[in-house]
Amino acid sequence: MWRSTLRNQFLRQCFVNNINRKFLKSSVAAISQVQKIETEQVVKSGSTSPEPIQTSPYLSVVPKKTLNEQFLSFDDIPGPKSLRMISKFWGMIPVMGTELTVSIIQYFLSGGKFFGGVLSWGGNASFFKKFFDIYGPVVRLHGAFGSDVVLLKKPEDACAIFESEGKYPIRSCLDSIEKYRVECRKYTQPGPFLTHGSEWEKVRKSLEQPLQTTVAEQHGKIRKICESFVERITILRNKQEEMPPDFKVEICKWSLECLSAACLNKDLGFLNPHCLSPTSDSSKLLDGLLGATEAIRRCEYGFHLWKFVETPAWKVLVKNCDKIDTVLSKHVEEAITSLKYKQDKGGSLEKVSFLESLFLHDGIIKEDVMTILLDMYLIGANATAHTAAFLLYHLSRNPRCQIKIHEEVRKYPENIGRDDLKKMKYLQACIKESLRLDPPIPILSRVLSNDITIHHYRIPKGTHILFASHLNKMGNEYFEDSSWFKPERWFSDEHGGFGNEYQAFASMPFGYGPRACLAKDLAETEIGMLIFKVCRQFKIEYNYGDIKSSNELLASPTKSLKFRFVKRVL
Ligand code: HEM
Repeated sequence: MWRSTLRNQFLRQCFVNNINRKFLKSSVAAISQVQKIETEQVVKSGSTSPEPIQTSPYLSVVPKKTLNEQFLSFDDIPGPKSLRMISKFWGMIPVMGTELTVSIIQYFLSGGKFFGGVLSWGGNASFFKKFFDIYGPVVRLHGAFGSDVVLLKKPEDACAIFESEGKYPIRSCLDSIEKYRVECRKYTQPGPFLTHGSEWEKVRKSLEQPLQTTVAEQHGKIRKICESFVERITILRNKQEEMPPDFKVEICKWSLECLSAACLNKDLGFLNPHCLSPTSDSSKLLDGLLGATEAIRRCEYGFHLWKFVETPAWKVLVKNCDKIDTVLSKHVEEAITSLKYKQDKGGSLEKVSFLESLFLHDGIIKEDVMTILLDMYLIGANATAHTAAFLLYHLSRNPRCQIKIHEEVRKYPENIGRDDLKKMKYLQACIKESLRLDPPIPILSRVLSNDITIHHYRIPKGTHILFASHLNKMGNEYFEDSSWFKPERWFSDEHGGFGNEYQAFASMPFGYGPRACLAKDLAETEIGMLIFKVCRQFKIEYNYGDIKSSNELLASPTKSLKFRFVKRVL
């Protein structure tokens, strides 16, 4: 009996080691791919001598270099000792993953529930603070197979990372979505958020112009959607003028409707209660999005057993991503047919929809467009909904700010455009301030493609960097009264602080550099229009204590959003 158990364990271990090697390889392959492209470009440009070091065009400051710098080794970086021991035996267990590394340490540090929590760190990135409080601003977590993680929080360190990231930065996250797309759907690349190197560049380039055009063309539709949302609020109010406990879902519907207007050029009726029959596209998209988001959280923040066996969370993820895929592929097919029709008729290709315009780019095929749309729905819709929810919350807590916003929005006509929105200084400052306090993507991640020196520590290429910029709201080093909602701080300095030379890196809700969010304009237009419409009509209150962000990768508010919307007499 025990012999057969041992044999089974041995066979399983061989199987697992094989798979683990495969996953490790993909990270290493991404770095090699990026370096190959960069070398090829140097060769193509005919340069034989080393290129002069270029400052990133995204940087407004150049990091200071100390003369006679003395380096400390990677091993000198402080971090939980227990993990060094764990990492040695790590190769023997069939699990791995960046987030898991963090989970295990949390367990060791806080004596967390071993099985109750299934080694999950609950996804709350604020607990990173514990590490910084114990080990200082640079913390090393020993990971499996040499893929160590370094946690950073200081803006000057972010600056050094972004300075060194080159043309093809690599992001490390969402293995579950990558596996779904590459293994289940057999797509050759996992989408703009997850892909690297030239594949990423091709997809990113195909998106930039069409996104700009669609925001410019569809902002009128987005304004109408925000008007419908205000009507929906009026319908949803109970006798205390409060929203139902699942108001979070209503905000999600608003965000999906805006995204569908911009990307599909369709009104899917998310805000129309009659359109949400269980068989409608809108219903399937909404269910798919909510289900997939939850499943991704479960898959990413715990044992990555789903890499080897079909866990319940993995099955839920596949089911819901399939649901989203089925709906979106219908729209993609429609766009292909419509574009073909226009091309066959020899008609003008100047007036094409967002989806059609993607197909006009060289090398973009149906599966690229599918993954683009999926990323937009999964990441974009969630991020925008989270931002809108927290801005409403911060306004509800700050009646003084509401008075100011109301004074500002009253000066504009109902049918404002994007240019008007940009002129509303106070409203714009409120959006920035809310994003500073509660960014929907609180952790930025990169895999180093070069060795780098941070705080005199030499950090080797291949290291995973997790950057927790949102923790700067917890000290007063970069922002005065940093935990307060103070939109006015954005008036005196472009970056909302003391004008410190690294201030630009103290709040980076849309990320930074070549991989920064490419839909910032769209997101800001949606949120600006929403707040404009809501604040004209209502005074917002919240009477149930503090709301925190879950601070997960796909963050969400941890409490129900029972806002009270009191009708204003204009
Ligand atoms: C307020 C709303 C949003 C916020 C705060 C936000 C934030 C972010 C952040 C922090 C990143 C990672 C940047 C980095 O690693 O440097 C990102 C990337 C991305 N976002 Fe957004 N986002 C928002 C809305 C959207 C929307 C609406 C869409 C789609 C329509 C979208 C699509 C993407 C994509 C495709 C990427 C990957 C870009 C790349 O790797 O090249 N985001 N976003």
